[in-house]
Amino acid sequence: MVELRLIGFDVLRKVRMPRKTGGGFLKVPVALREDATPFVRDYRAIPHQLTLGATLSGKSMFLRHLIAGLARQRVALVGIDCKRGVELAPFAPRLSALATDPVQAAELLPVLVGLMEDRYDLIKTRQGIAPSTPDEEITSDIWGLPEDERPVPVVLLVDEVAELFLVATRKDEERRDEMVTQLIRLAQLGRAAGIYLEVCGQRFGAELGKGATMLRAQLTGRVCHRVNDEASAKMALGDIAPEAVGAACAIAPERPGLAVAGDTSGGWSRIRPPHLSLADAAAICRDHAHLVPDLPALKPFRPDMPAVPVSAPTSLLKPLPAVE
Ligand SMILES: Nc1ncnc2c1ncn2[C@@H]1O[C@H](COP(=O)(O)OP(=O)(O)OP(=O)(O)O)[C@@H](O)[C@H]1O
Repeated sequence: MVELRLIGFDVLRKVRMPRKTGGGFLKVPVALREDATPFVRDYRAIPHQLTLGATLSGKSMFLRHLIAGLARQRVALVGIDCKRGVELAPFAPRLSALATDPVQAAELLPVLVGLMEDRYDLIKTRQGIAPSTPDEEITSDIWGLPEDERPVPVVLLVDEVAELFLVATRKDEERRDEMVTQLIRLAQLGRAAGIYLEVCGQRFGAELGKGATMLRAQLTGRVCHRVNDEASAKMALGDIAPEAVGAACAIAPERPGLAVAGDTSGGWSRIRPPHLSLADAAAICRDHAHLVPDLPALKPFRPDMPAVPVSAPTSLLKPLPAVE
């Protein structure tokens, strides 16, 4: 096996990093395969993805690469991180919205569904307009809209998805059921509206509750880091690339970041992202804060900006002039 750790950003840098809407738009080179070719997360080819792994397996590092890659593009980034935002808050300057607990998530998700429905209305309106040129095709998604009418794509990042499913009371249960229904709708219909899901967690099986397996079936891109048992690897890969389950179970704890990526073609590969520090990823988000698109519906959910760290503390005391 090629030592994935030794191959770094140089290979990934060679992959085109688009800033606006060119050919590589919505593609993020995020890791390297064993044969040293880049593994590229391509949202238009595989709209929704599920990334699973035990604690300390490398999920955050993987997500960090995705965010750093998307931050440079004309995309709205929306986060749900019910671990009080500890994973996603460092990227706040580049986030259009952030929910840090299930109550906020329950407010944010219907807004995203509303955004999706508005985009469907826009597509329908355009279908009713006579084509301006003979070769203009009827569109069924945002990509066929004229560029000046096309809404900005939205990537919804959900960290530790199980937190959304946990319930203690009957009221929690109702809220959970609504959120799961909204996530399933976004996964079923989001692609045409340019809304993509990136879901991460430790496990994602039927034991999470109603709707979990239905939602998982819609997340057709799969990345499985080291897991604690075969059942977890099967949750990630069993339904799409069963032969990859054994490879995922063989990932050793001393190789954090190593993962098995599969998709509905049945193909799979071992991948590993290069190391990217949280500080560097957060700096990329700060540097690209001006790319946060104007989406009025999401304004109430815009996160507070973390204070920019200063390199050295400044003394407020003025030194007295030295007197001989
Ligand atoms: N590709 C990688 N190369 C080198 N080190 C890595 C890689 N991925 C992860 N690590 C290291 O492994 C440790 C755990 O990684 P990470 O925080 O991404 O795991 P995690 O699955 O998100 O854990 P948790 O669920 O507990 O948050 C970190 O110290 C990180 O620096």
